Amino acid sequence: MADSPARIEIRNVNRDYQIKRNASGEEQIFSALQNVSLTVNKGEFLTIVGPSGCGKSTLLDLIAGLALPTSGELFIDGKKITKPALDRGIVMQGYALFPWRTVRHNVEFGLEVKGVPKKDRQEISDRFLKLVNLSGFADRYPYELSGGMKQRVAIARALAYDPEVLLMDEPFAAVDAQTRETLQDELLRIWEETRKTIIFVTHSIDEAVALADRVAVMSANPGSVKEVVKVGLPRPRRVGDVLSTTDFRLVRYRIWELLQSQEEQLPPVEETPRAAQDIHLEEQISASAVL
Ligand SMILES: Nc1ncnc2c1ncn2[C@@H]1O[C@H](COP(=O)(O)OP(=O)(O)OP(=O)(O)O)[C@@H](O)[C@H]1O
Repeated sequence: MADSPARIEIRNVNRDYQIKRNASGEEQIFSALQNVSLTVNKGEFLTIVGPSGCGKSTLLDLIAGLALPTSGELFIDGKKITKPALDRGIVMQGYALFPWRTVRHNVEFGLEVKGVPKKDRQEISDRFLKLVNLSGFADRYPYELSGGMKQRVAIARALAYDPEVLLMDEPFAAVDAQTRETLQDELLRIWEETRKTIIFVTHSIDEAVALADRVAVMSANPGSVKEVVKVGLPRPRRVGDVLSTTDFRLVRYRIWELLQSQEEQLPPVEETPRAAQDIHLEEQISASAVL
């Protein structure tokens, strides 16, 4: 497996939950994920989109080792995933910073767990705070930061202990549109510098396409991977530069079509100023017709 390009391998995974359905508390089985198979290559940026409840977070939890599949197997570098470990860093929507720790001590948390000596920890946290443009904020506490800054601390913290894989669950959902685009560009720059494998869940088709090498489109009832769409936009990339390109619109339209054919539909145009201004369905359709 050492020479294999696969970093994460998901094989025939099913995940059931026991739920209470009626007043008598009788338990029933709910299938959240059914027969999911997916390979994510080393250094790849994979995004996952799908309707609410299709199992995106459940899949991320399984890769993180926070939950186990009911059947099937998941591997990282050929080793079976059975629990969380420092080879996988997690960045969630709600930042999950420790409020009692300064920015620096948040970033150093995983390094402390790893037993890295204090002097080395400081060097590493300096490096990652610089990477996320927060060098001047090392001694602040989370409550003294904006949402975008907190998210950057969370990214620095996840990267600092050098995981092979970064798992990101709607990390930019809680910030305004402008900050979101800044964070997307920073993440692209960090990814280009570090070449981590990134698995990124989002509700935004624009975000999914702008960031990814490939987009896994999931469907619900039961949760499964419907199709994996290759993006193929040039790298290095800046989000603002790709959103108005024909190639971007074609991939976006393909994903929108895949989601549209599902029961729970997403709106054709996202309510961000740029999307409203740049992405029109007619344009996408005529662009498809041209090729
Ligand atoms: N602990 C649990 N017990 C029972 N059902 C659960 C549990 N966790 C998740 N589910 C169900 O599993 C399905 C998948 O949930 P999950 O959170 O993975 O979806 P999602 O695609 O991430 O949704 P969203 O986009 O809304 O965040 C949902 O129908 C949810 O109700």
